[in-house]
Amino acid sequence: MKFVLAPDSFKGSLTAKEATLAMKRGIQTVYPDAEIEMIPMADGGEGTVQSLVDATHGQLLTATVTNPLGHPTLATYGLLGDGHTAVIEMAAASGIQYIDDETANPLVTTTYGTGELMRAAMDQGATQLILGLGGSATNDGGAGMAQALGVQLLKADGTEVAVGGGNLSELVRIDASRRDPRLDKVEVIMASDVTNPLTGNTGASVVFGPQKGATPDQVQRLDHNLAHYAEVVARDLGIEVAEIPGSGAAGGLGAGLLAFTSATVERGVEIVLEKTHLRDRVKDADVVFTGEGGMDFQTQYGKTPMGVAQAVKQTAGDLPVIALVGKIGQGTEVLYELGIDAIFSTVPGVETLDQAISEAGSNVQKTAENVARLIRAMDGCGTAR
Ligand SMILES: O=C(O)[C@H](O)CO
Repeated sequence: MKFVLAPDSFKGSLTAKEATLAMKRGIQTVYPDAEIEMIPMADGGEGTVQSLVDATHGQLLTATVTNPLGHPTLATYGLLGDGHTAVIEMAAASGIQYIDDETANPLVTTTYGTGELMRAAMDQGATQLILGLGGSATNDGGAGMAQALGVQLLKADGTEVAVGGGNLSELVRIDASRRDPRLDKVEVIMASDVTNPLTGNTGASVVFGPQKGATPDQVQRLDHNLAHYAEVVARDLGIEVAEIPGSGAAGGLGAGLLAFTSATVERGVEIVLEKTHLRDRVKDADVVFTGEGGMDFQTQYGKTPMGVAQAVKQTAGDLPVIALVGKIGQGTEVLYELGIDAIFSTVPGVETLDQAISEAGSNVQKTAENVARLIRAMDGCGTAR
């Protein structure tokens, strides 16, 4: 028997690698000699760096960068096993975890540290940068990131615009002549958590500004400033970014990456599927396990189990895909039509959230064991593949 184990993390309790190991232990009690391929997964959101590093035998690296409030912080990113792909979660440098009720102020928070992290990755020789967008404390359109990479955002008096989305109204001219030249050759791939445009009613400021502390007046100001920024980018660089889906991700960092780097947008889970070669590795498998902390109707929109199921069905036809999840939410029936054959909750009975979290590893293990027992019993009936 060959099992492929490709879960996401169980947020708050298990990393994807820990979930994979728990599944493996459960299966091995039933099939001690089974071939088991472990492919810890992610969908571009939190945990993507860890999963890709684990899956490709890469390494975690750190760099001191500027946090969204302008203070130095140590941020982690990943260099994958191929030695030339770096994975950066922008939140590691510029995330919402750096602010609290008192310091939240998207007029001044900056993505400068994300640009510094990109520079650090290029210093390590990375020629491909995968940027996970989301969970930001910022609303600066990626202006800080651009400045960290040498782009000059200039005011009427020729000096640099100060950091923060609140100051972008002063921008009159962009000079990209001193942009880090390595960016000419470096491929940038954006894995964004949302498809919002930069501005307007569904844009970065209106939809995500309030969660970063913007008052209604500040939301209007930030939206106006980002629209102005996009106009100057279009005029000086000839690139229209404002309407591109995902340009509004991470406070408009999506737009900045599209404007100042070679960035292309990809589905996060697709990037992970490619980097882990999941499609090749399931070809001769008998069953695939996936899963994550919770599953509901939203799972169909690009979450890991869905991405895994679709890749499996495209590559290996009717190869069964079984999902183990902490919590089964509303609307999961639709997933049976989309490639997931069965969903099992790993929680054995009524228990507190704390218990579910602390026992997540053994719960996943026991559920995997039970599913393996079922497979063995069905095999005995001659009904398994
Ligand atoms: O960071 C943000 O603004 C949200 O997560 C959307 O990308």
